[in-house]
Amino acid sequence: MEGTNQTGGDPERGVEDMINLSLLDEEVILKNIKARYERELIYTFTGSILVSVNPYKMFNIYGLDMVKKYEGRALGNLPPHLFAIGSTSYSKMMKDLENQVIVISGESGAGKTEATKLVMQYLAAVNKNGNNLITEQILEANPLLESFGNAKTIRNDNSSRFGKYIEVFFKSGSMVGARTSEYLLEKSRIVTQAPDERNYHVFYEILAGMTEEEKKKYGLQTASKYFYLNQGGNCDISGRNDVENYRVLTGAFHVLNFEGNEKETIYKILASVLHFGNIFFKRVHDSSHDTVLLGNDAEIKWISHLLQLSEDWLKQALTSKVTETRGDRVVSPFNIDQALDSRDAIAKALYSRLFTYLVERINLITCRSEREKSTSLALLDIFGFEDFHTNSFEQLNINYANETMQFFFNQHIFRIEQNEYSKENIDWRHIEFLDNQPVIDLLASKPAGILSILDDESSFPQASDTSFLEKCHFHHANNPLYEKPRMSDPEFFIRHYAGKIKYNVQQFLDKNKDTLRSDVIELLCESKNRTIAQMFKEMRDRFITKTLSKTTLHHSQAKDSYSGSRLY
Ligand SMILES: Nc1ncnc2c1ncn2[C@@H]1O[C@H](COP(=O)(O)OP(=O)(O)OP(=O)(O)O)[C@@H](O)[C@H]1O
Repeated sequence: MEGTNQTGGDPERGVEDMINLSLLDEEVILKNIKARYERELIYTFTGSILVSVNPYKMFNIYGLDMVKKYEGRALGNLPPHLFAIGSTSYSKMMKDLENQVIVISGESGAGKTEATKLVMQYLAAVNKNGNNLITEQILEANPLLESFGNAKTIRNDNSSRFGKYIEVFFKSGSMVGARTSEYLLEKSRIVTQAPDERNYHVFYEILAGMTEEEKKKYGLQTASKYFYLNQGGNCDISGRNDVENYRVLTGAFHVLNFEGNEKETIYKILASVLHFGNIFFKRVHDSSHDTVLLGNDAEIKWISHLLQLSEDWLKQALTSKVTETRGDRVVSPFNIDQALDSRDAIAKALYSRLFTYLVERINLITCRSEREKSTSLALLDIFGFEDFHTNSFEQLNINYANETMQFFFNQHIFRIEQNEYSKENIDWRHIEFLDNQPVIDLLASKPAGILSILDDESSFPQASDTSFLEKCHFHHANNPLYEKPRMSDPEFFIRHYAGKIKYNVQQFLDKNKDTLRSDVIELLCESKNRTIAQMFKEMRDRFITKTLSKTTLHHSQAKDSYSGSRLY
């Protein structure tokens, strides 16, 4: 593949626009991008698409001189740059009075959020006659949303854990407002973090930035004392200055007109989430069933004080469920798993509703009536594909969103362009591309796509994880894109099979060995001569003891109780 003649480019220097390469395959594209990157050229065009490589060091290429250079210039007249995309979209919006959208996509750490910020800064800079206050408020919304919606992950110290769509409105070329929509805030992070990851920045920022006096008002201590903050192992990270970012956050509150009592309510909710995380339960064994007792009162008192809720009500909500049927009120006590789930569910609901409130509240300020009769330039900054060691429902949703975007991209770029060329009898070699329609069908077609099955199962009272899995197997076992999952971890196995096995261990093994993880098979083999009850007791002791030894700080002191470090 080497040589100018075959690819249409100079392999040593690379080409600015890869549409000029006569051969366009993965190898040629990567070589071209690499050749340019080695010359510190991080941007490359492919027609109207800008490919960007994250250099992880700031080049001096985003100043006002660059804004002026690109302003009003058509795409392709100047070297590839983010501002070329900003300028083209802005000019097209002005000329045709048509709304524009810039889609920014890539894997975590690729540079999407920085690119969004840089395009916003470009738009703010070319918007000479605009209202300075509105422009400042639009830009200040960003650090506020970052505090509440970004977190340290193993791939990015400032990873956006939500997708956003920002529409910036213009009238006669001046910025008059902006509206942000948020998607898929990662809720699991509020109650659990993987090793070396953190919860949302805002928690660490308030704990580092507030005075001791202020923290006392909310019953707050240092970050390492909170179960919801310390599971990743390290609350401080070198890449972020929590004290400075707390100052930036309070500055953003000020510019966006947050009143004193409004900020106070926000801090109370954040503090309550942390107090919820430090509640632990004591397992109570009784002859007929397992129940729980609350392990500590202090956190309940703080939450009750901060959220103005009755202590009794709170205790009841954390330890039992109330169902009402035909006038009868039945109180069913929780076992330890249900109590932990209920505690975590309340914390997740509190935080995610606060986040939605903040987005709406920002929109109230940045998106006023001027929107009418305006045109918009929107930026979509959404997570790229994710594939972690342990993938959850959140990764499934994120990847589904990306498959859909990829589908749109394929439609738009390949199919439509190819059809146009064919229509005009232009000599055009068909580009082969992987059509991802079958993946989208597997996930979301109706009525049997995986997400549709999940939707249906969620409304059946008798449905369970097992019934959901069985339906997925039934509909998709023969689909080459579908693989029967292996049992992901032993505790999952215990929870889902204890009490459900009607036959002996050997029969069970024979029937299910294809779907079991090797360490579970090993354990079952050891247990072949035991009764099923003995086997489960042994597994429970073995894995839950392991879980207990992993729990942190304050929890490890509580005997026969555990607070939430679970295996899945
Ligand atoms: N154009 C750039 N120049 C220099 N450094 C950059 C650039 N873009 C990104 N970076 C660096 O890379 C880091 C990660 O970028 P960014 O947060 O934008 O990634 P992302 O794609 O939005 O990731 P995530 O999906 O996890 O939010 C930034 O904090 C910054 O240090």
